[in-house]
Amino acid sequence: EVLDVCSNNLPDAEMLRSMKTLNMVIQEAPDLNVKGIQVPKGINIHVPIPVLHQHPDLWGADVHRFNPERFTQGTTGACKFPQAYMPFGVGTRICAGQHFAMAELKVILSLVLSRSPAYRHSPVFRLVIEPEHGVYLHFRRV
Ligand code: HEM
Repeated sequence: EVLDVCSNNLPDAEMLRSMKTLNMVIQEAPDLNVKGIQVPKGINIHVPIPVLHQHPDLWGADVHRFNPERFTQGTTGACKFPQAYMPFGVGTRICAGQHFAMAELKVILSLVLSRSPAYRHSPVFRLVIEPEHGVYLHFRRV
């Protein structure tokens, strides 16, 4: 079908529409072999990001210690395989708001830290990520 429709030309919109078999081939899922690992069709593959972010083989034995210093040389210095650090995902669908989110976090932390000196920033992974020592809330009558 491809040879019939396109011969050697770049397909245009009309050619793409007319290639029904090619559509069917793309939609059908075959078994795969990825570097010796057999992946049967129908299997969903999940990348367990929290596991990657807490693995001693990648981050060292102190992986569970809250140690911002590990990032002194950036992710490359902190993690054996920097690509394993993906809080915002990876590739073409990487978080569109990552820089905005970092700016927001820095603004919020700056305000909390400058106005609430008792607050100790220490996020811990429990059911969700929580502040280990709690958060002090100041109430003011308005
Ligand atoms: C700390 C805060 C945030 C974290 C940890 C985060 C994380 C993520 C992750 C893991 C993905 C999926 C990436 C992938 O599929 O590989 C994603 C997608 C996305 N995020 Fe965020 N995000 C954050 C904040 C934000 C903010 C503030 C915005 C918008 C202002 C935003 C907009 C988006 C959008 C539009 C996508 C979809 C991108 C696409 O599919 O092309 N995110 N984010």
